[in-house]
Amino acid sequence: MLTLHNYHKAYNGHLILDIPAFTIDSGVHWLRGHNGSGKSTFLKTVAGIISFEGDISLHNTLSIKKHPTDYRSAVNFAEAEPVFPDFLTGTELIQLFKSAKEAPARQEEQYVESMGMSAYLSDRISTYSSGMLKKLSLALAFLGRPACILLDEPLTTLDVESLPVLYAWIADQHRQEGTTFVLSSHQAFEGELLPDVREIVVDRQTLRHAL
Ligand SMILES: Nc1ncnc2c1ncn2[C@@H]1O[C@H](COP(=O)(O)OP(=O)(O)OP(=O)(O)O)[C@@H](O)[C@H]1O
Repeated sequence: MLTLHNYHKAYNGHLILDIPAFTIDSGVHWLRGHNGSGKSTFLKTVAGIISFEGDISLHNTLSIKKHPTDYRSAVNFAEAEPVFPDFLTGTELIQLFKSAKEAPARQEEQYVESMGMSAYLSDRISTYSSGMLKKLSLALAFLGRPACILLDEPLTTLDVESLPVLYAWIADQHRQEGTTFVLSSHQAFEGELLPDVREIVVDRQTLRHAL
């Protein structure tokens, strides 16, 4: 569960989001809003990548401001347009993330295999297409034992065959580990592949739960 307190985000004095109080319960959440409404900004602040005013806490115990290291190790994030060091291979990046996130041995294998990544992971990232990079970034976000996984525009550039695979990753992770997900998209969520998805709307510089 994520709790926001007096959350305020501006760029150069230009207000983007103002959220006095908001709670995201355990579950799978679909963050929706039009282009430029602040979805990526919100996810980056929750991931601890960019600064904001106020506080966010996980399970009402880990504050992003007071316990930044513990908070960040419990919250994983996949960017909408991932950028990684070009000179590394996918395998090297996976090992790096596994080490940083203290992931169980061989945890990545199920993701690599189900998303068909094994053929290219030994190549340098500079050679990847945007879809290949997207798959890698999604797999990285599942490594370790995160309490919360944030996926910004996870469907963009994914081929149609990979969509049900990603939904299965999410459903399994939530069911088995209780991980909370926040997925952003400017499209409404459609599909029976992911049960019990709740919608959060970014609207007029704040968040609200969809009715
Ligand atoms: N680094 C930045 N500096 C200044 N303004 C920014 C920066 N990043 C985003 N913005 C502005 O913040 C607002 C929200 O942008 P953001 O990328 O969070 O929206 P979004 O809802 O994710 O949009 P999209 O659906 O198009 O990806 C926009 O007006 C954007 O121009």
